[in-house]
Amino acid sequence: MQKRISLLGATGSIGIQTLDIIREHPEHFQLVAFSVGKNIEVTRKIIKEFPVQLVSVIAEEDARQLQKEFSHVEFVYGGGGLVQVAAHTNADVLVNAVLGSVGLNPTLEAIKKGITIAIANKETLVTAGHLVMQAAKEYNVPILPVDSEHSALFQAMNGEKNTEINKLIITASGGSFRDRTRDELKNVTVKDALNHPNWSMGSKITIDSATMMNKGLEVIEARVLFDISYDDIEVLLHRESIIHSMVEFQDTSVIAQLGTPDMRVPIQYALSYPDRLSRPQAKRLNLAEIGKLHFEEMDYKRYYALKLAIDAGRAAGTMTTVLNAANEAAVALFLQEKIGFLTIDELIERAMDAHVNISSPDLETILHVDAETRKTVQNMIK
Ligand SMILES: NC(=O)C1=CN([C@@H]2O[C@H](COP(=O)(O)OP(=O)(O)OC[C@H]3O[C@@H](n4cnc5c(N)ncnc54)[C@H](OP(=O)(O)O)[C@@H]3O)[C@@H](O)[C@H]2O)C=CC1
Ligand SMILES: CC(=O)[C@@H](O)[C@H](O)COP(=O)(O)O
Ligand SMILES: [Mn+2]
Repeated sequence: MQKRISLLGATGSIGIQTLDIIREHPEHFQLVAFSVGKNIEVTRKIIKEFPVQLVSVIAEEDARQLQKEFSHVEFVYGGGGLVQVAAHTNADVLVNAVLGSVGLNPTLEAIKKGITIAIANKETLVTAGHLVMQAAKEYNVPILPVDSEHSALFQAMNGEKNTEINKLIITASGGSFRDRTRDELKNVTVKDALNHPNWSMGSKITIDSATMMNKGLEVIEARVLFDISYDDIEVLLHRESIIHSMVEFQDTSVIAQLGTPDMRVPIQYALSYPDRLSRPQAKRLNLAEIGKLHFEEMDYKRYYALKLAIDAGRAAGTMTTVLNAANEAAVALFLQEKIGFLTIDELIERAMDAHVNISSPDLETILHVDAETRKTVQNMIK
């Protein structure tokens, strides 16, 4: 059966690779709706290639302009537009590959429509994972991981019960600065930070990878998706990004998922699940050629952002919302060259210290705390 796909963030790194998978398997997948941010040139190309019904952009004027050019497509815009695309009634699966907590509302609305969620947008699970998982349970909607580590964990678990699991082992490449000490990070540039050793990704996640906040967000994402306690989640440095993550079971068996670093593999698995489709185009893993794989214990002082994330995860409530919003704001400031690299961690810690945690927050509280935290971070640098 052909699955109909709606896609948030079609012009981004994950979005473009999702389109590759849809293009490679026209008999299995059809794009029916998508959202973009500001990249209107690429939007035009996608519309010309894929027969979509609905497109969302950020700005109303872009929607008006595109409507003049493509009368057979409906254009919407803003936060409401994202929700319309996500909850498009003709879609079977939503691929959420938008950047940031702006993905939360559309995800919840898609779940209410019974649409399966393939989630790359980890900020949504960090800011309000409890709301997403509650809604998924209520509407009996599968939440399928796209993030490479979570796809690996999902594949390694293969439906086994949580009670049979000793721990999850999430691998981390170490990011752009893995061979530098913390002292050597004071004056690093944006260009240096964007130079990830193994993956080609969007700017924000590449910076998260360099601070190790990406792994922190992923620990929280794993807790949310798999309902495993923080005590049973380990982070292991693994420079090659060949083992994407592992599960240790109670009989001490460890099951890992391996592959060359290519996001199209987990994207395709989320789309084809529970089936697997072939990918003749993909580079196959040749371990003899690689020779050695390396592993090191995590240093939480060197990678302080990971400690902050786990602290926030353990505190739960609105603390993970603060962590995520402060991180989004601080990384944007670093990318605009308004703050130094180490100031990212500093701003997040100050935002967390200033916050009075609220347990079991509802959507309105989450959105309020998210907005307030962004303002707090802006005020900190004035
Ligand atoms: N890249 C990767 O390999 C991986 C990414 N992820 C996660 O997937 C998500 C996307 O990452 P990635 O593809 O790298 O990011 P990119 O920055 O490459 O792409 C982000 C996409 O979201 C759109 N967008 C950004 N801000 C907004 C907004 N406020 N409203 C509407 N649309 C917006 C962008 O539009 P436009 O460009 O048109 O402005 C673009 O389409 C993130 O949550 C990331 O953590 C997870 C695992 C791996
Ligand atoms: C491809 C992917 O899933 C990224 O989240 C990746 O994990 C980043 O690599 P590190 O955070 O391990 O550097
Ligand atoms: Mn990842």
